[in-house]
Amino acid sequence: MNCQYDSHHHRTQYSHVTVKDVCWSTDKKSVLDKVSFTVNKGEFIGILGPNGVGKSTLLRCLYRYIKASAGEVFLNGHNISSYSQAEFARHVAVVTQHCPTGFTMTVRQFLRSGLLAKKPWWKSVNQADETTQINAQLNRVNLLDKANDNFDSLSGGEQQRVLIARALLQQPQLLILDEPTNHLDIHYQIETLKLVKSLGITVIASIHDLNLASAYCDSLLLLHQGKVSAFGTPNDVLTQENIKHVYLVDADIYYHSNNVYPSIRFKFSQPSKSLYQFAPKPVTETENKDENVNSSASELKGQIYA
Ligand SMILES: Nc1ncnc2c1ncn2[C@@H]1O[C@H](COP(=O)(O)OP(=O)(O)OP(=O)(O)O)[C@@H](O)[C@H]1O
Repeated sequence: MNCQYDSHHHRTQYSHVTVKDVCWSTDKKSVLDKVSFTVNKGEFIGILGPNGVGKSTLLRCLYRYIKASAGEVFLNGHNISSYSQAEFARHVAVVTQHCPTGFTMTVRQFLRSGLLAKKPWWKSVNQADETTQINAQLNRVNLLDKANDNFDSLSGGEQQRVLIARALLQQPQLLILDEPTNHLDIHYQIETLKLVKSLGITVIASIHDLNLASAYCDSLLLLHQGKVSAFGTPNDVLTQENIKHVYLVDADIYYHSNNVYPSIRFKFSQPSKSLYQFAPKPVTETENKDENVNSSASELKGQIYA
């Protein structure tokens, strides 16, 4: 990847998306605090960080679901608030974590509704064209054989792949994915990220799995307490120190065969001995003789040992 970082996490060349000092807060707390980064055209960037750090909130600011309380987001050099809704929808497609439920549509009907939503009203529908486009996208996510199944009858992972296919029908320049690998087994996690990487469009995705993010993303943004903790290549970001600082977990970094990206081996700590001191002690005969202890002890006994 050919890109340059300056000291403020900005890159100057070919910037497709520029996020500048974005803040977002609720009445009670600040969630995002001056988040800045840029994404080059065609780049796949992973947003990392612990639960609740603000990944979804950041993505929502980028796809205009919410408005940043301060700061700006630029797409192709223009502030995203200057785009009309139709223009913005032509550029940006989104797949969020929450699958719509209660559908009585087949997969094909669902995808067709996505195409219709994008089509200007004055254009007529060419059915053959439409079918070709839908089939191509379903094939891409390996779900052509489910085209006539009810969307609701699919597994969570299959539904997720249909949502990706629907987003791709929009032919977006920028695809935003909120935890695209959620619900997927390891095979489809890999397939999905390979697919996303092969699209050749700009992708911004929140990802929990650090190894997958390392293997497939060009750049990573690591959030910590609402701020950018690290931004750069997987090599720059996925260091022992950063992982310990943000996730409070010890890890070894190593390189599999000839891979250029780092792999992470976590050290799974075990509960320390001091935690065992809270385990209930078995009730002794003498304790059982005491009336007061007796009732609570047998309650406890019933709960714990039943
Ligand atoms: N509309 C809202 N009102 C109040 N608090 C909110 C709202 N949206 C987000 N938050 C809070 O902002 C914080 C960040 O939430 P967000 O969903 O962005 O985190 P995340 O990094 O995506 O988490 P996860 O990894 O668990 O999906 C959380 O503490 C959340 O409760």
